[in-house]
Amino acid sequence: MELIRGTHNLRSRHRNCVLTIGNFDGVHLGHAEVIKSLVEKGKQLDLPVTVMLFEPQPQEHFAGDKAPPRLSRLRDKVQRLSELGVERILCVSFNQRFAQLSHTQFVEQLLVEKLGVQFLVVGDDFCFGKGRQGNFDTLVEAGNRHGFDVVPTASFRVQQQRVSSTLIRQALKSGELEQANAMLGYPYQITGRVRHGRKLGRTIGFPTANIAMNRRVSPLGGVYAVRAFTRQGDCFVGVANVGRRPTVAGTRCQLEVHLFDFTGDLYGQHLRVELLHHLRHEQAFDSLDALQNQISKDAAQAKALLSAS
Ligand SMILES: Cc1cc2nc3c(=O)[nH]c(=O)nc-3n(C[C@H](O)[C@H](O)[C@H](O)COP(=O)(O)O)c2cc1C
Ligand SMILES: Nc1ncnc2c1ncn2[C@@H]1O[C@H](COP(=O)(O)OP(=O)(O)O)[C@@H](O)[C@H]1O
Repeated sequence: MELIRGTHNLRSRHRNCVLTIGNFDGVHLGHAEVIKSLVEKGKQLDLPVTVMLFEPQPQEHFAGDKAPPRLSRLRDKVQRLSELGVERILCVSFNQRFAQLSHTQFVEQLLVEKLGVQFLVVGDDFCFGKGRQGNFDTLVEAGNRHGFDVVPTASFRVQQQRVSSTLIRQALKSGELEQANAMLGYPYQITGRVRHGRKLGRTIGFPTANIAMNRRVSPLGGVYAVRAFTRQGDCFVGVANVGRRPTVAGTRCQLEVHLFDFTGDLYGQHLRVELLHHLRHEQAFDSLDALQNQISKDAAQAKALLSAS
């Protein structure tokens, strides 16, 4: 898989491809279907399967902090898209300059001249170019003129609902984790490096590996049964909290995971934590004793759920 960062890094060898365009936030089952059909087309035409995505996502460029929380970061998207058979990812810097491109410039300069697109799949609600003036019909017309085919993505549904990043965010936010995971096609996960905390966890019998969410806003919060993987491939089950920890006057949102059957040191290690079952909302307890008592119950509930699944 080749990651091309910025349109200025496109070379003549990148011309001629089958292409899809989008944010691919979460790389959910709907996205996977699109990629699957694109991979087939790529084989048929013997052309590389290329995805164009944007960083930051256009909504983040326009709305800043008011943009919806991300389901996945670029590196997670790249990993998952390459597992699905994508051969090239063009990551377009969505900045002021790019946002000013007219829809005809987008088509002529980028799709035709730089990418030499032969086959394009996009949603029939796809809008692009300055003022969102380009749409599916504009692309079909451009395709007729320049000699490429444009095909709409099929609506992929789970339990009668059209899978979308927005629907998954809503499910995560309202604690419907199993539903979100069913639409993602894999368990929602948070990855990051284990940091030092206040060393309180060990004093109440529940050491927790802390992963800062940094500038990421979490689409969910609360207590979860989890599975965690180290870079070396070790796998543990445990119980975790995503939140600000009001009991200990925490301020920033972080993931804290207590692993069952583990003793040792995880500081500095990279953990990938899969969230499997939602147990409860985060609460402010009156004392550390009350928190400890509740975490014992959470751990028992998580163990029961994890052994049943
Ligand atoms: C399963 C679990 C549930 C938790 N639930 C809460 C909670 O409801 N409210 C809260 O303030 N902190 C909660 N915490 C976070 C604890 O406050 C945190 O782990 C503790 O402060 C230790 O912090 P330290 O890692 O900085 O030592 C929870 C932690 C775990 C592992
Ligand atoms: N079972 C466990 N689950 C999670 N972390 C553990 C466990 N056993 C030991 N650790 C280690 O202890 C640290 C957490 O202990 P804690 O007292 O909560 O300190 P901190 O506040 O620095 O997170 C983890 O980062 C990890 O290195």
